[in-house]
Amino acid sequence: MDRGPPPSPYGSRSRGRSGRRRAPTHATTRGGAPTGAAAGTGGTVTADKTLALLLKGYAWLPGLRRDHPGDGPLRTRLMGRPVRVLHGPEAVAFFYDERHARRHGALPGPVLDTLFGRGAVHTLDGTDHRARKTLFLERLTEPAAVGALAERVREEFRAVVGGRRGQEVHLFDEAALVLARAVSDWAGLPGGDRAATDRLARDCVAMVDGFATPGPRHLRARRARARQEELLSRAVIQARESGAAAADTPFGAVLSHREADGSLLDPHTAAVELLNIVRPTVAIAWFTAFAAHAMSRRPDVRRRLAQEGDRGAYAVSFAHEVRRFYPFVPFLGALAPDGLVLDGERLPHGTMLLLDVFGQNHDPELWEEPYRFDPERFLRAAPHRDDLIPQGGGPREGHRCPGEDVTVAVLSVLARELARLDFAVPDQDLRIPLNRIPTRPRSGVRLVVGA
Ligand code: HEM
Repeated sequence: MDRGPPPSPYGSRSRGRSGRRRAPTHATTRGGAPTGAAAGTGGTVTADKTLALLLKGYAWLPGLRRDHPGDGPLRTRLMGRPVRVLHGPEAVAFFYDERHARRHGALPGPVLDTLFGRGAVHTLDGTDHRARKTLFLERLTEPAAVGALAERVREEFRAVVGGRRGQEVHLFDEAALVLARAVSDWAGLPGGDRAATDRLARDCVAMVDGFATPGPRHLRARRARARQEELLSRAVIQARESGAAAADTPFGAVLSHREADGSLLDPHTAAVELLNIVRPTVAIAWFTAFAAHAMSRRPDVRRRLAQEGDRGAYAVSFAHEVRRFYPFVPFLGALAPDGLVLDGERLPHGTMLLLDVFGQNHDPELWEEPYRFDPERFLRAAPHRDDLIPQGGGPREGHRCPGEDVTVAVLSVLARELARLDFAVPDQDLRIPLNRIPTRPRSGVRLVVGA
């Protein structure tokens, strides 16, 4: 039985264990081939937990794991399906081995119609996935391209904030506009005037904000996606007809990308994948609001960021710690192929594997004092591939997020800009509710910029 959510890490500080980072000892999987070993001794929850997830949000899975401890994967049910919960770096490696986890058919329709789009790279497996993934890897991991996007973000941020001296700024909203303008320009999206780009920003925020919750937020998210897919599909058709797109931009790359069978992307799928570059870049607004939250709580961290030069390592460590500490992605899902054996158990048909992202990023077995915001931890040691998983794990060629370099570079730039800005934080509600997915500081972080 659930005993309520675990205490929020965003009100109190420093509840974790002290001491050095410990080696992970509790990974829950032993590989995909039948092992013949005794079934794992993970907790079992027989009731369907969909309602509990909707009510408890980020606190649901950590609470369930705490209340049903065991060595093996926790067994539960969601949306009528059997579920096994994976947790820990070894489990991450297991989850990202494509023999163990299928993406086709794993994501519910309401998530596809809001967050990712039908036919998105997230839903592909095998050679189809590998071919589509090159489109993203070639454009999003090249250091000069990443640096150029981060530089555009810096210029936009200075332009917006420079014009607002003496005024109050709603950081979350302004960051979304800054990011949308920068990424549209960088990606070579055709012809959007300022009003169209700002609309794109608001639509991208709506797609992320409404994917996980039934009701008006979800309807807004659906409308936002439908509108932007329509606009971008038309832009793709026009650019192909006129041959106008610059080949060296992400827009040009999407237009000329070839699938595993040699075909071009149809206009709708091209629009979906363009949005899979623009939307998550705009979503860095969530981390920007969290960064300001961290600076408001920790003036020492803000001072150090402000003092550091433009190439210093502290801002990068800060960006990693924001991604680790604050709640964004709660967990990831995939379907177990028929016959998969996990910890000695042959899984029932249609089992969903859930990778516990938020829980792992706060696991005291992996992180010294996990509830302490401490950018220094990443100065002492760079993050291990399968330990820090706010954007997925495993190798990049798998389903791991191809936008991690962009996220870290853009967030580092925005953190430095914010830290150097003369601003005050007026009285407001900065609490971060854990029962809302995705969450953010309630006020969106209002700042008064120095005159
Ligand atoms: C706001 C920060 C971001 C977060 C929290 C985030 C998180 C994630 C997560 C959790 C995944 C799924 C991994 C999986 O399915 O196993 C993912 C995949 C993906 N992300 Fe990100 N991401 C962010 C930024 C970005 C950026 C900036 C881009 C592009 C510019 C991007 C593009 C993608 C794409 C295309 C995929 C699909 C990869 C695949 O299925 O192979 N993301 N992201």
